[in-house]
Amino acid sequence: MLTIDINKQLGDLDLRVNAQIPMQGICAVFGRSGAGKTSLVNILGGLSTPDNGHLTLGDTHLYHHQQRISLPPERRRIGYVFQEARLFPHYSVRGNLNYGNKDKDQIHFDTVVKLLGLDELLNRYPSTLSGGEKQRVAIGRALLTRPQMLLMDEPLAALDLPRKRELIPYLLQLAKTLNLPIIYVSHSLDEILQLADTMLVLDKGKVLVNGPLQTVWDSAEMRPWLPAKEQSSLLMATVTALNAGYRMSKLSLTDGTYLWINGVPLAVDSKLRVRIHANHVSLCKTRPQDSSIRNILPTIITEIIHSEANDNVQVKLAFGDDHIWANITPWACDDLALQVGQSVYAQIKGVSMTESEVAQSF
Ligand SMILES: Nc1ncnc2c1ncn2[C@@H]1O[C@H](COP(=O)(O)OP(=O)(O)OP(=O)(O)O)[C@@H](O)[C@H]1O
Repeated sequence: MLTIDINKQLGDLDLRVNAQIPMQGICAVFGRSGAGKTSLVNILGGLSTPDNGHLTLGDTHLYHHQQRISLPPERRRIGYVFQEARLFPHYSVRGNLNYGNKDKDQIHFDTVVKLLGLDELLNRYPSTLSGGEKQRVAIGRALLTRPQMLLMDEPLAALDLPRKRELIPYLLQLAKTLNLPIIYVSHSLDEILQLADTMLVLDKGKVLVNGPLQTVWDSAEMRPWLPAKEQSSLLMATVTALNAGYRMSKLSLTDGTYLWINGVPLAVDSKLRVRIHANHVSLCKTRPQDSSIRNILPTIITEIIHSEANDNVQVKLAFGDDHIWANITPWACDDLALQVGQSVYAQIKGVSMTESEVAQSF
């Protein structure tokens, strides 16, 4: 566990973070510009010192104000990957990978090179590499120092969409294969949905919410951050059947209910995260007959929230261990006389769950 309990005054910003982060998987640090994300990772990496508190990784104090401990960056065994790759232009990829790497373990070198697909690039120079390739070299360089944790500050932000897509599988593979905890700063909710296991939301230097991705995503604290078109629920599912003829996949949820989604993203038994947009869920008091919609779930209303402008109503629906949100109009809400505790059928447009909204989960 990484225990963070620090504060630091940064101009007008009082950065005051108290949180525990598991030492496995990817923890996304999310927040508006100026929330203190980079300042926090700089403190974790030892590039900046807090005013007070302590920072403990496993049994080791990286920083302890009272005990006057403040390990320099090189003694923290923490890798750092920035938004730009920061490679040495006059060194080849091999030279960049080996820079500052005293440990000449060829097996480890080969493992990292293979993991990041760098074999073909070893003799090339940074000026000949794409943004994504440069970033893979920067990640490789960080890994070769054998860090016990990796900090990544918006590593995809400078890349175009195809390069981002190219890099994401490497990042997933990294966390999984090397069992390396990663703290991943990002503005992008899409990136976070694809990558993160846990999420810490910073707001004006304070932790707004911190925990497993699904819990944070569904939390009341998170709702104001999601614009209406982003309002969605996150469900964990397992592919249990494929319909090759219609190119549909059957996803079973934790309680045994299931959804059919378009496309066959992965093999049977694969674990997936499914995002269901609230705008793609409609409600019916009786089970719809002869509907074109494949996914109709019996649910119970657990919350009804009218938007401030009263132009939209968010309805929280429970089924089994999960829940989803529906966005409906105030007119529909009144017409159906919806109330908390009432049973309703949620119709989910299968076509709304495109492949980009289905991220592989570990
Ligand atoms: N050394 C410093 N002295 C004074 N103010 C600072 C210092 N470092 C950071 N700040 C201020 O602290 C705030 C948080 O900055 P930080 O870069 O950590 O935010 P961020 O969440 O990473 O933002 P972004 O997403 O834009 O990168 C900003 O208002 C910044 O101006």
